[in-house]
Amino acid sequence: MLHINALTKRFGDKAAVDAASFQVDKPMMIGIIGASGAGKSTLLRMLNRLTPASEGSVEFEGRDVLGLKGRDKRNWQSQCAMIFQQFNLVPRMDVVANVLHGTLNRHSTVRTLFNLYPEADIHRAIDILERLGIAENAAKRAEALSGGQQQRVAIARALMQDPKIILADEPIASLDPMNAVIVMDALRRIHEEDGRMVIANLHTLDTARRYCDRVIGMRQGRIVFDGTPDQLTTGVARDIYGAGADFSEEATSTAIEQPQKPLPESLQLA
Ligand SMILES: Nc1ncnc2c1ncn2[C@@H]1O[C@H](COP(=O)(O)OP(=O)(O)OP(=O)(O)O)[C@@H](O)[C@H]1O
Repeated sequence: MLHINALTKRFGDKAAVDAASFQVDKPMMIGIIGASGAGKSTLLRMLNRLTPASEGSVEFEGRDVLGLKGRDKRNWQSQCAMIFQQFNLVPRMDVVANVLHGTLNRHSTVRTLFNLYPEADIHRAIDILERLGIAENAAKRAEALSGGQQQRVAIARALMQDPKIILADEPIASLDPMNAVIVMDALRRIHEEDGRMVIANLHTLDTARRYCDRVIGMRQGRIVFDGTPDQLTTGVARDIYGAGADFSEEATSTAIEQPQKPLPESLQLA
């Protein structure tokens, strides 16, 4: 379904992503790991067409993604919705309006400017917020929410686009461990229940092992590992991170742990 072949991005002489190739044959949850600067963000941004590729190809369901233009390109960008470390919400706008922004592609600028969204979309936005356990915050400004709540709003905005793929660029890097669990659980559920593919850049090994079906390791722009969490041994991790014998997994751990006690109801997913 998703075929990436020799995908390359050069900034000047430097290859930020160097001939990356992999195939995904069915929706799954994939974690991309690697040290800072390994090329993880650039890879995701090329898939979403936010950054133009220098060379290579991306095919999704038989279509040449890198050749899409105009409306077709925008449709692709809705089909592979992106979420970011810093949430990228409009801080002063309320939560529902932020979520409705996910339908921006489908409506005219005038309708959007005046917040004239179809009622059906508003109901859908509320349903999605409910599913993510944050519907009671629908009328609040985005900036009034905690980081974990804001990331769930960003996920809700992505889901409004009904994407086939969710690309998550370090989705939990700004969150405390408890909120990291809530956000990763939400992404996993979205994969399992909706059959959407999730590709997440993760800076921590334990998260990749715990949540992903497949892990891709990048080092200096190249894919140096592609396998299951079981195959991701400490030795392999050391190679990916380019670390010496003193490599400690703890250095790449968020220490996400199952909460000892059940989470408060307000924090649980619906
Ligand atoms: N717009 C740009 N112009 C020049 N160099 C860039 C640009 N974007 C990224 N790079 C370089 O490309 C390399 C890969 O960066 P990228 O952000 O993709 O890595 P990353 O693995 O996502 O790192 P991090 O985890 O720190 O975000 C880095 O050396 C970075 O400095």
